[in-house]
Amino acid sequence: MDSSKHNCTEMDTRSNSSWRRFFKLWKNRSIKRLASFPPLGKSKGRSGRENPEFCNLYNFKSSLVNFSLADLQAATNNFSHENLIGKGGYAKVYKGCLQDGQLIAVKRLTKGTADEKTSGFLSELGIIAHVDHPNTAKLIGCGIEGGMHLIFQLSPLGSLGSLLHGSKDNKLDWSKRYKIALGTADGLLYLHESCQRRIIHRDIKADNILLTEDFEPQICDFGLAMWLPKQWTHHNVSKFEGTFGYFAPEYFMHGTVDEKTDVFSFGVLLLELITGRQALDDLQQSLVIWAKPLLDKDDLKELVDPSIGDNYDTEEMDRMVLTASMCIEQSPILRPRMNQVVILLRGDDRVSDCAVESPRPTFRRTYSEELLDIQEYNSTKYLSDLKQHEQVALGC
Ligand SMILES: Nc1ncnc2c1ncn2[C@@H]1O[C@H](COP(=O)(O)OP(=O)(O)OP(=O)(O)O)[C@@H](O)[C@H]1O
Repeated sequence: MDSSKHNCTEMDTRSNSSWRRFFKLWKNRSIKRLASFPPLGKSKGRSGRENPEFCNLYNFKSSLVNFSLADLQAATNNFSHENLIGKGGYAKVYKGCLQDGQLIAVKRLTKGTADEKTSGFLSELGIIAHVDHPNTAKLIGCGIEGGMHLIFQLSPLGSLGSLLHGSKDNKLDWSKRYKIALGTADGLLYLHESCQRRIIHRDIKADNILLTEDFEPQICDFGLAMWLPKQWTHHNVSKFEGTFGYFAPEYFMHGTVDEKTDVFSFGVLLLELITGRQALDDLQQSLVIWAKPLLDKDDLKELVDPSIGDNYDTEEMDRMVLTASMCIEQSPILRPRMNQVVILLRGDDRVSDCAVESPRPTFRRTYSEELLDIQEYNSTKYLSDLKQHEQVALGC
């Protein structure tokens, strides 16, 4: 018997059954409309409501503070090492306190030449300044004296990555993990479908999810994010950027960027929340490759983070596991869109307006869907493809 055919059929059956469960939820239960998170241009009390573009521009100009270097030095104790709270590939982030007592995070761009820093700064600013949602990082202002700086509200608990994979005694309980999954899904849905432009984040990962003191997640780091014009199905990039362990296969293979590449990364994030494991461990082993066979067998005992044990809500866990396995499907067409993810994760009763009143068509096929639809995949090929690409990419 042709084993690849066998695997392919198995995978089809599994996908079909996942989708059948989804459509059952979608059709059979009532979808309540909540006054959710309106797109920026529709917010109440803002002038220029009739003209969202103008409204955006107006808000952008009126609300952002321009900080001098002296302001930032005073706030951060002259960018002292003690105030350093984060370090990414592109920036150092310092904790600070303004004269009025407000706590801030100052992101100082560090990578590249002066021109590269300027273009990175403008690109991130251009996106984040127009993003306004409870589950995205809050930009307060910027400063261009003595370097390129973006100033955010401080997220007191730091990043999900540091909480989940940092201290051993500070493990997140299940209800917090579930809350973080839901909030992040809402934030990503907003970026994809509800804000002024269609935004692909391109670097969804645990380190880029900040947490407020009540564990509300906020998506941060829009350094790689891009606006996709509505009429474009996708964008192809030639420069390989982002974080290993979170890349969708079509990004590896073709540099294709669209909503479904973010959905894949979100699926990896869900796996991190479920398993407590890193997307790539110290031995560079991929979480997706480790988890895939366990997801296929629905082996919760092996999957679930030992620090959680049995202390979880079974229905919530089932929904998280189902959603994770759909989001990391090899073929983008089998992955749900974010408005479907929100429905899957919540069950059905608290579906936000974003899911129901998307300004863009819900089931639009993306380029990556078209591309991979014509290719035959099976579970074994998927895992070996992923392994091979990661080996090439990591040079091991
Ligand atoms: N507003 C904030 N409040 C608290 N901590 C923050 C804030 N913004 C960033 N950080 C911390 O700084 C880290 C790095 O920030 P950020 O991801 O924006 O930098 P980066 O250099 O663009 O990172 P990457 O290498 O992922 O692109 C975050 O993971 C987080 O720990």
